[in-house]
Amino acid sequence: MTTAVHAPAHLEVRGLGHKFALQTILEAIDLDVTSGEVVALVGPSGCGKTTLLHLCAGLMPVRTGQIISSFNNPACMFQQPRLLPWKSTLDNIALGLKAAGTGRDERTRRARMLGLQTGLAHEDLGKFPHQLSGGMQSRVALARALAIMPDLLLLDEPFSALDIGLKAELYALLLHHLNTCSLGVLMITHDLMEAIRLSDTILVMAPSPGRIVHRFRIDLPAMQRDDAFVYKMTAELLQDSAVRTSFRLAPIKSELLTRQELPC
Ligand SMILES: Nc1ncnc2c1ncn2[C@@H]1O[C@H](COP(=O)(O)OP(=O)(O)OP(=O)(O)O)[C@@H](O)[C@H]1O
Repeated sequence: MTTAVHAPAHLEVRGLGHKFALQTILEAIDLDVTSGEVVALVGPSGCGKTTLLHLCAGLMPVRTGQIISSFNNPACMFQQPRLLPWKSTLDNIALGLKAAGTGRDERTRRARMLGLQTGLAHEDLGKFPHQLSGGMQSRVALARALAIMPDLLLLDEPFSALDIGLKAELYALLLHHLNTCSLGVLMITHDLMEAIRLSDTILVMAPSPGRIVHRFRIDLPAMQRDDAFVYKMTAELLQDSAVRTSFRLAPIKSELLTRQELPC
């Protein structure tokens, strides 16, 4: 008996551009995400990260360039949890399963398991969104995204509103899913440390128009990155002039000195 070996799924973005009215928001974007890979988009506010993610999610039509994807089951998680206020936590988590036609018993079982895995308590599962804190709502949103067993996750700053302990918990949960399900992930973050902790490739964007100005590859598997590695790598990236320019940070002193030393 032979076992079929599936080629890894792939998201391929080539020459992507986007305009809102006459304003060019994105220009010449090329990127790739393969199963099992986490790609982080970092860059200043307004450089077009969310627009890029929405184009990849198929939420907006592509007019310039192309996006080709062989992922079958993408899931999105946005900055706002976007829960349905009239549904319980459990039903919110199970929403995608219901849409996919999963029977009630099975979707309740899976939603309950994921709710508990994301750190919700049994009694939270019966509550409505307005009875949950912002952090709990984010857990529900993550559980809802994972419930459909996606092969691609598109994440728009999913952890930005969470405290440091909760972030660490959800990072661990996400990494566990990445390892066990070989998910592809394209995530937006403002947090360079978060990008270094979770991703294999970091794409640094600059604004006006939004474009990728630097690509970093981190070869050490995410599970093996400890705090010391993350701090060291963050410090290194913050020395990079493309990163500093993108985040509108002042040039480092040595660059200033070099400039002052230049002959007039
Ligand atoms: N629907 C829209 N119509 C017109 N302009 C828009 C629309 N959505 C976004 N923009 C503009 O496109 C630019 C990029 O916005 P986008 O939300 O993609 O940036 P971002 O990098 O994700 O920002 P942030 O990090 O603050 O979320 C901004 O100038 C924004 O004002």
